[in-house]
Amino acid sequence: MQQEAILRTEHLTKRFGTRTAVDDLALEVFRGDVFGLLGPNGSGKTTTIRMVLGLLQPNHGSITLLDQRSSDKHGYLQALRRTGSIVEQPTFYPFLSGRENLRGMATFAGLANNRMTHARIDEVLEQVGLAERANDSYRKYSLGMKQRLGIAAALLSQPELIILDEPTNGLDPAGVVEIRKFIGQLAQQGITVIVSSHILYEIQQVCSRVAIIKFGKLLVQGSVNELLSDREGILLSFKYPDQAHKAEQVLREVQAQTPWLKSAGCIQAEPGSWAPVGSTLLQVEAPIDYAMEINALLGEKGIYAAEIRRQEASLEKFFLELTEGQAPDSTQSSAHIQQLSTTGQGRNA
Ligand SMILES: Nc1ncnc2c1ncn2[C@@H]1O[C@H](COP(=O)(O)OP(=O)(O)OP(=O)(O)O)[C@@H](O)[C@H]1O
Repeated sequence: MQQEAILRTEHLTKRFGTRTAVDDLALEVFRGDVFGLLGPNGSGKTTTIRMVLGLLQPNHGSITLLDQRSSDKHGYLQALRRTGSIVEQPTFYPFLSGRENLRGMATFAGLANNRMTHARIDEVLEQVGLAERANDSYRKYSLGMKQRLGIAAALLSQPELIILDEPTNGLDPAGVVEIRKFIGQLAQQGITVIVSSHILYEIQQVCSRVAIIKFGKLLVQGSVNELLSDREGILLSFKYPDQAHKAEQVLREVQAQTPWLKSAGCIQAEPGSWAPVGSTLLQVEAPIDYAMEINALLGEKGIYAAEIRRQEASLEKFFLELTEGQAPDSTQSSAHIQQLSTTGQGRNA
């Protein structure tokens, strides 16, 4: 089934003087996505979002938001009315309550000061879990609550799409969990969410699709499952460390004739792993369905694993591999993009 694109950018480019902050960017966000716009500091996330929201003029390229093209100013404004956002922390009055601040915001957004608007304010306060603290003054709110009040303001106009730029910035771990949970709830209510972050693990669990950018360029884009599908592996532990090394040798010898076996290598168990820290594990790059075949291959040589487990693919590891150690115009990065596109992992067109 064809998915409906709620946002599409084509050749989107923004330069500040000689610096290219966003470079030929092609993003595609589908209705119902929680779309993670990910990239290290300074990679162009905020600049992209500001262009989508009409706060910055691109040098080149086009944006289609809710079926309205950026070249049609009037139509695009209509699309923006159906979009909520937080780009910078909105300015709230510290001595006014959450509810009073939202009333001010509603007036500012052009909503009538009537019973319907007041009911909507109660609704969004409920939605962001601030109903019970609605009459407390803003200065008494925690950072997480302040962030949620910002989201409540963005929800006032019942948007179909909400764009949150680095909503977890400055929050403590509990605040991050709170925002993540909340993003999940927005998605359940049928609101498409675009959320940017430079800290991948903070939001990866809620994202259905992601785009990873660096130096303004798209490195990869696609569904999280799609991107990680062939990156999961198998970990084997052994009673004696030398067995792990022998097992590695056995698998390497058959690797050339075994199409499902991509690699095998010994690693040390890290903190947080199920195996004792520092113990030697054999890491096999192969689908978990082949665990039995691996067992059989090793058994033929009299080597028996003590434990075999699936190694979850990590989006964070993938992100670091993609974003670390690249120069702005690195040929390595374009080769990688190419490879991901041709294997169908990237949605880079
Ligand atoms: N108004 C501006 N004038 C000049 N350079 C700018 C301006 N805004 C952004 N830049 C530059 O453009 C690049 C991209 O910045 P941007 O803020 O979009 O990145 P980001 O991915 O949102 O970073 P962060 O995660 O730190 O918020 C950076 O090199 C930044 O210094």
